[in-house]
Amino acid sequence: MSIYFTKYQGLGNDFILIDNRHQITPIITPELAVLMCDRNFGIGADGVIFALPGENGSDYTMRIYNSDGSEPEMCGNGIRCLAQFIAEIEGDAPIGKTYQIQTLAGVICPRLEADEQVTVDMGYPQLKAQEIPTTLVSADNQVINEPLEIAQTTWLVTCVSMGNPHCITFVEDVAAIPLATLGPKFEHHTVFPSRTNTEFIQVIRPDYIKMLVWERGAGATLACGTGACASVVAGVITNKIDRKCTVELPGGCLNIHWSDTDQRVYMTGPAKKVFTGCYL
Ligand SMILES: N[C@@H](CCC[C@H](N)C(=O)O)C(=O)O
Repeated sequence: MSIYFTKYQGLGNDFILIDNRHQITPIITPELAVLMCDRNFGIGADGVIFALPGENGSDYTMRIYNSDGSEPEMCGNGIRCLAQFIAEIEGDAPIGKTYQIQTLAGVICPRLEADEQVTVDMGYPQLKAQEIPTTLVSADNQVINEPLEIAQTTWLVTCVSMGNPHCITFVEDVAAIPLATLGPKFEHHTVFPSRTNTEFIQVIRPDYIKMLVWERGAGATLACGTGACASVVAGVITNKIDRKCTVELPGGCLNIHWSDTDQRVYMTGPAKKVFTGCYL
């Protein structure tokens, strides 16, 4: 079967987008997604995203496979790419157009902006989500600045769900973090029953942080939208940063705003088409 696709990237977090509007289940298996994501033997990507028909009154449904074939609940950079992809396949979508996208984390709303930017209403962050590890929990069923022993070091971790799980640690210098060694140890630690995404954060100023990410099911990536949102929430609740904050990732910057009016998190960043192709 030949599969037509379009490759998009958001700050170097790259995805294979598939027009799946004709059926309500993804047209490829997780096993095939792994092959397509392979950077040597396939197309190369951090994940595969499907634009499916909308459910429960939404415009579209988004499903995503990570590059290891696992299925996450949400993807921040991915939903910006999906919004641009939908605009392209629908044709003629004006700036300001907003889509209601059903995801496994609920309905998420991206809005098209000028210059290939997309602003996404990412919804409410959760500090007590199901996938947050109970073994780490202290007061009020939350994990805020709790000690976690990994690689002979005690890390103070804060866990935030943006629909998918994030474990955030504030460090002095992200450049000193051996991500490839530490990342898998966090991801597969027994306290995280659903595995976890892991963010290492260096505060430069209260309105500017640097972030390194190890993604569940994808490893080190150049950017993670849900991770940037979760990290700003973690920084605010630990009194380190402002509610409006720029997050610098290896692939570039995201602007995050955790609104104190409606308590929702808003993310703005780019999403760009790279090429189209046919996987044989
Ligand atoms: N890169 C994404 C997150 C993708 C899902 C993640 N790997 C998970 O398993 O939760 C983003 O931009 O949010």
